[in-house]
Amino acid sequence: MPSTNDTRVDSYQPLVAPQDLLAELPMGPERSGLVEEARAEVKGVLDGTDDRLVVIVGPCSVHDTEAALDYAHRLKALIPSVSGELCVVMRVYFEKPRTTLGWKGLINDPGLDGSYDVQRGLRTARALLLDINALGVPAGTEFLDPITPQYIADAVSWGAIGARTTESQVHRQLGSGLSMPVGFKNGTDGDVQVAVDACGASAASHTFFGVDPAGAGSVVTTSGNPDCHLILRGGRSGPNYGTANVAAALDAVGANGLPRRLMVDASHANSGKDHRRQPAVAAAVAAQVAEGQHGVIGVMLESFIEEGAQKLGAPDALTYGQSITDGCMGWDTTEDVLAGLAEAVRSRRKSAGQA
Ligand SMILES: O=C[C@H](O)[C@H](O)COP(=O)(O)O
Ligand SMILES: C=C(OP(=O)(O)O)C(=O)O
Repeated sequence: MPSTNDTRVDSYQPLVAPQDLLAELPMGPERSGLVEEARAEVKGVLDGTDDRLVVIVGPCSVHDTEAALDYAHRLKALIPSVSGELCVVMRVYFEKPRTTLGWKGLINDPGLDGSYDVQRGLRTARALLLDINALGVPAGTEFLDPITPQYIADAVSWGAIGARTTESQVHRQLGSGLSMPVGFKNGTDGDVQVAVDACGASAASHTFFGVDPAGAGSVVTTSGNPDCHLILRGGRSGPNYGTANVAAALDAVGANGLPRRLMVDASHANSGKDHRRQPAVAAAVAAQVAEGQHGVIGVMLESFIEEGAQKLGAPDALTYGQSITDGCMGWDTTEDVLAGLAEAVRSRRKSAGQA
């Protein structure tokens, strides 16, 4: 009998059960407390009970845990100077959705060399999240593979669904079951409605295929996630962070019966993927905030220790603290941008007579 099954699958390897990795690398009460608190703070900003801005800031992707932790230490030192105005969450991205082909992130290939040691990737990612949380710095990440959250989501305070997956039912279902607030990016073509639809879809209960904590294939039923929001990241049609774009997007959100709130990504198509343009984008968004725009609840920034990006070559020849995916702002610029965003919140308070 010819086999018609799995004709293009080369191998299967057993995967550690989520509950075993969680037991090996437990959160503990202090980290869990931080995550609970950070999620509540982000939700407070989303709901308008907290008038700060959520700022998701950090490298485009983590490829070197030492440099990521170094960055987290810098952020920890900076946070007290802006925490009255900004709810800062470190961008800790382990999964990269590629336009065509390329390195798919630390979980998929922690060796950066095509060895695809996914078990090590999961362990390394979780260990880093634990270290960052232990510093008192909350973490945000993009969820790309629908199984990954079982291994790391308990250590994540804010989640994203990316531009390439916002329209995917699988990812909307996933969002409906995630325990943290979740941002949906507009599509890569600039279509905002797909992300608005995603927020509405994720707010509902869903039943779908997944894995349980023991790693068994399961039918999963979720209760729905009311803490979703749109993220404007620009698109092939151009940037969408301007005043008119923001107003139109808020109207689209409102017309769908959702809370009028959105985050602006200063990177990606909003900066033409040029990290040097992120400060100007952030400044334009800050100006809208300062002028009293309460619909903007947050900003995303791609930032690392060294500015720019480098090509992924031999792992031991890489420049320390520089992105191997999208270009990032360097640390000094990041400090200035965060100070500008904090100043915008103070101005908004002043104009509302709250200062
Ligand atoms: O943020 C990262 C990238 O913009 C995204 O993963 C796509 O990258 P690529 O176009 O280099 O594949
Ligand atoms: C892939 C990303 O962004 P986008 O989905 O907007 O392209 C990202 O933020 O890493």
